[in-house]
Parts: sequence; structure tokens; C-alpha cells
Amino acid sequence: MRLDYLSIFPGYFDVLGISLLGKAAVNGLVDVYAHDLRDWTHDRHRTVDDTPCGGGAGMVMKPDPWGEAFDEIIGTEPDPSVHVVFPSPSGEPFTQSVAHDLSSVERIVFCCGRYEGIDHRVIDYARSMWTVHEVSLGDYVLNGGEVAALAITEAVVRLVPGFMGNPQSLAEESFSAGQDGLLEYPLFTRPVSWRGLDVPEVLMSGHHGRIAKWRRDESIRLTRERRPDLTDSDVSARH
Ligand SMILES: Nc1cc(-c2ccc3ccn(Cc4ccc(CN5CCCCC5)cc4)c3c2)n[nH]1
Repeated sequence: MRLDYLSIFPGYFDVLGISLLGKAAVNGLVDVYAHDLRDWTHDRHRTVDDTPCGGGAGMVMKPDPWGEAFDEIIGTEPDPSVHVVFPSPSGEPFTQSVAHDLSSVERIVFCCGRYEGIDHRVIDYARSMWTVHEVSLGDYVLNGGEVAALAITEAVVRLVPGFMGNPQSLAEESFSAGQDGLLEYPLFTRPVSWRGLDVPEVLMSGHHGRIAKWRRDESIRLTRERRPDLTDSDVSARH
């Protein structure tokens, strides 16, 4: 898998050389390339923004540098196998399902906007050439797309076959099919007693059936309390 990042702050992506992702890069599972959008400007100030047509606060990113960067980094021929991700507050929700879809893609280009956003023609052009995902991380506003791109990267790369040491842990995660879309149950490890707080006895019983029931009951309780939106009617009936 090849990952490209286009940003005026490419340094954000130095962190991808660390930890698990660094290992994946070493194993050749993932190749990571960060690019400074200003490398495709031609004026002395390396300008990437301008005032919004129609007025309004803030600045908008000019389309020209993006187009020239696309030409050099991706190419000038349409290729639907290239997935281009635009993090955006007005994007579709980024979910585990989208992460799964992206984890089998060979090439992803992250376009990280700043200011108030990117000239919309950049996204329209990208849609005419590649497979585009305009995605939101959640209902809050970041200052740019970089942090979102890092979060999306981590959610996607950890699903790439051969990346995670223990694929079983992926199967039991929240938001994945394995848990029926319920939240994860509480986790415990040794010591059994810690500052007057004990591990639930059932987990020390060695009785796997009871442990499985306790965990499911806890997942259902937590989901009902914290995420009623995840418990649609037949799910709650089933539990
Ligand atoms: N899930 C999530 C993703 C992002 C995200 C992603 C990418 C960019 C690029 C720039 N910003 C900053 C920004 C964008 C929009 C506004 C508001 N908006 C501006 C235009 C007129 C109406 C109001 C404020 C600041 C970004 C923010 N935030 N949260």
C-alpha cells in the first residue's frame, strides 16, 4: 500500500515513521510519502490561499497548486484504483466500515486542507479522475486535515492483512462485525486487587461460558448507556 500526503505542514507526517506504522513501512507493507503543497507554487511568497469568492471570513486554498501537485504525484490520466481522501467537516462520517474498504486499496492520497478549506473545483476535478472520499472525523472543527489524515491512516493500516501481530484482537473490536456493533466490554489485568478495587470474580473463575456472558452483558449495558444510537430495535431485541 502506498500512502501520499499533500499538506502545507508535511512535518505532521514524520510521526508515521514511529511505532507500528514504522514497522509496517520497514516490512514493506506500507510506503509513506509526505509532500509540501508549496513546492507547486511559483511566486516569491509561495502563496497557496486567496480570499473567498462571494465574500466571507478567512481564506480559501487556491486550486492551482493542488492541480500541479496531482499531475506530478498521481498523474494526468484517470485511474479509479487511486483513492483520494479529503478530510472535511462537511464530509461523510468516517467509520470502521470506510476504514475496512480503504484497507484493501493499493494507493491512497490524503489531501489536507487548511484555512477555511480547499477551492471546491479541486474536489470536483479529483472526482473526475480518481475515487474520492470526503470524510469527517466527527462533529467538531479541526484547524486542518492533517490530524484527521493521521487518524484515518491508523484506522486503515491496522486492518491491512499482515500488519497487526494478533488479528484475533481485531475481530473482537467495537464497531466491527465481531461484536454486533456493540461497545467493547471493560478490560482487566493483574494485579487482581489494586487500591481496593478488584477484578470482577467471574473473570477469575476460569468458566469460559460465564465469562463470555458477562462480557456480552457488559457490552450491551455500556452500549445502551453511552450509544443508544448503536442499539437499533432488533439489536436490542436480540440482546
Ligand atoms: N471532522 C473534521 C474535519 C475537519 C477539517 C478538515 C479539513 C480542514 C481544512 C480546513 N479546516 C479548518 C476549517 C474548516 C471549516 C471551517 C468552517 N467553515 C468554513 C467555511 C465557511 C463555513 C464554515 C472552519 C475551519 C479543516 C477542518 N474538522 N473536523
